[in-house]
Amino acid sequence: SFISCDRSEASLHIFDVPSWLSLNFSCLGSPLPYTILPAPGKGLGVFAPRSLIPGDIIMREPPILVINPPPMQAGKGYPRSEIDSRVRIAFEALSSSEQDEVLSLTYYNPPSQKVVDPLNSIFRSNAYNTGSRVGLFPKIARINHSCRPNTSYYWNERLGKRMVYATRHIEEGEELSVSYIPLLLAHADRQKRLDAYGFTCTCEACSATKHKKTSDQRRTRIGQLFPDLTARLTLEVPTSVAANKSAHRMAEQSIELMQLVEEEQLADYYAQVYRSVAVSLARLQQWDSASIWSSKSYDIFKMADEQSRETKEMEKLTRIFVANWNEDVDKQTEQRQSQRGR
Ligand SMILES: C[S@@+](CC[C@H](N)C(=O)[O-])C[C@H]1O[C@@H](n2cnc3c(N)ncnc32)[C@H](O)[C@@H]1O
Repeated sequence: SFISCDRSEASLHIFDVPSWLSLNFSCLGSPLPYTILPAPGKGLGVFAPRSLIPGDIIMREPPILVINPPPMQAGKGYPRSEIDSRVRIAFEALSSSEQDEVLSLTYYNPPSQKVVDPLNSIFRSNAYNTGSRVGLFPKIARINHSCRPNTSYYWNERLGKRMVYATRHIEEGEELSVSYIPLLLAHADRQKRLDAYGFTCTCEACSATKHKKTSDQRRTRIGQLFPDLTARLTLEVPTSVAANKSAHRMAEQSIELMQLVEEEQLADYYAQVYRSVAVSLARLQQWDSASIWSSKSYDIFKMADEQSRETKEMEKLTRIFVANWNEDVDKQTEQRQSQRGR
């Protein structure tokens, strides 16, 4: 029926259709871009009931339970007992069906730690930072980990929801994945972090024995280049020979970084590395290439959140780079015309 065909969570792209055309005369396929099913060896998992393209919004979920974390203790993180009591208070305020939903979530407890209250372990295993707070999202909590994830997520403060979107093409029936850990680490270091979740990762990146060494080398190099280039990125035009040489070196390194990220298929980083390439080429006044990379970066930032600071920045930069490119083209045309006229 019309009502059961809830498209509210469906792809952004349906909104491109004029409203009078989007009347739903038939509901083909699953209305939601995800289904929760058993995932062999992982408990439950989240799957794509139909193919998805980069930018498709998969989930928009408000937190079922949220707490203000207590102040961090230097070198120790959050005081556990204080977190536990805040979680308990928030939990008691939920309806009984919401409480059941929270208690149905899985958790891992390291053997060295006694489970005093499963609620605390559930919170630790499943909660996400949510702006300045920490919250539980019961559907998103079912998404398993991959070191080469096919979705990404962020907290949308305006909507009060955590958004999950596809970062690459996803086949019908494919499992959706996110990363629980920083990805710019070699395999052994990633596994150490994942030990806290109680599983051995068998994702595509961890199980490809033949390519593991290459993958480790790439991630280590990305881990060095990425923060270094991001910190040094500037639009300042080089005015000395030395500064010009360093700007060229920076452009080369940005291109190397972008190639490594693409080879490693770390889609979460695409927008940022395209931005680095764009800005470093703009400094060299290579406006044509700078415009292309800037526009690619803008498209990806926009896909995640049209209103974000990054999207707005890339829109502005793309406009500036394209305007400079047009100016160059005009100058060249004028020069050619005046040469012909001579
Ligand atoms: C946040 S939950 C994810 C949903 C969970 N599978 C469930 O059934 O509710 C995290 C737990 O899922 C399992 N898990 C997540 N990713 C996994 C993976 N790549 N391989 C094996 N188990 C995984 C681990 O047990 C982990 O502690």
